[in-house]
Amino acid sequence: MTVSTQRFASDSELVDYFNRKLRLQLETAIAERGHAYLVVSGGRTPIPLFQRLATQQLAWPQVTIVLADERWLPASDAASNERLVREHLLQDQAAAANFVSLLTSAEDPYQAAAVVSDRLAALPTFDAVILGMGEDGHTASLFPGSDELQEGLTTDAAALAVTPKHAPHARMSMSKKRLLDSRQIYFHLSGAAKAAVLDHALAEEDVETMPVRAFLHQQQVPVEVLLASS
Ligand SMILES: O=C(O)[C@H](O)[C@@H](O)[C@H](O)[C@H](O)COP(=O)(O)O
Repeated sequence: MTVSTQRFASDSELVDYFNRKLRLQLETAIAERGHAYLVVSGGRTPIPLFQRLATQQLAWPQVTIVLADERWLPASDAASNERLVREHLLQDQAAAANFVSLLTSAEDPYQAAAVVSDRLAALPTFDAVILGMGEDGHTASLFPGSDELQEGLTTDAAALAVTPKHAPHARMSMSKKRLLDSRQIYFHLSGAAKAAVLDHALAEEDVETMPVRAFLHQQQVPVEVLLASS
């Protein structure tokens, strides 16, 4: 299965296209199966997309939103992905959507991994998974060099706890297996540095050095990369 890459001159052109595409995909899922499941990522890149999606007229009570990964912080923390989603996506029209949190009251994500895995395992095949990518080739919280990388790439569990070696906060991440249980995967990327990292990720296959390759080089789920030059 080939990866299709769409390039945009600006992030706002990308957001126009992506918003229309996601909206259609969510509407189709609702029409065909009664409910749509959308996985989103944290980080800075998705904020304009979240803000646009939030204004769309959609049957939002029939949409469930889940995070691909979460930093193990209170949902009120400025660096929390849940906070990002609540502030920018679960607003306006989309305030009526359902949200499945990756957090529990446990002190660390290791104690919570089984509970969160069960929570995520109860969800059906996702309609779309939107992933970001770090300049080190991580995606979700599957980080190069972390002790849990192999587990993340091979476990049958839906989620696992991760402590990145070179990024802040312990995390909860969906596993490769759960992320690939989707009808479509998107990568949402912006800027020249990420374009160069993407070229490198596409050119070689070693997953240990760039975990993002586990999604770019696979035959199970179609992947569309949306890349804005600025
Ligand atoms: O919580 C996280 O850190 C993410 O989900 C992570 O995988 C993110 O998508 C990339 O690091 C890109 O982040 P930026 O969009 O900020 O570059």
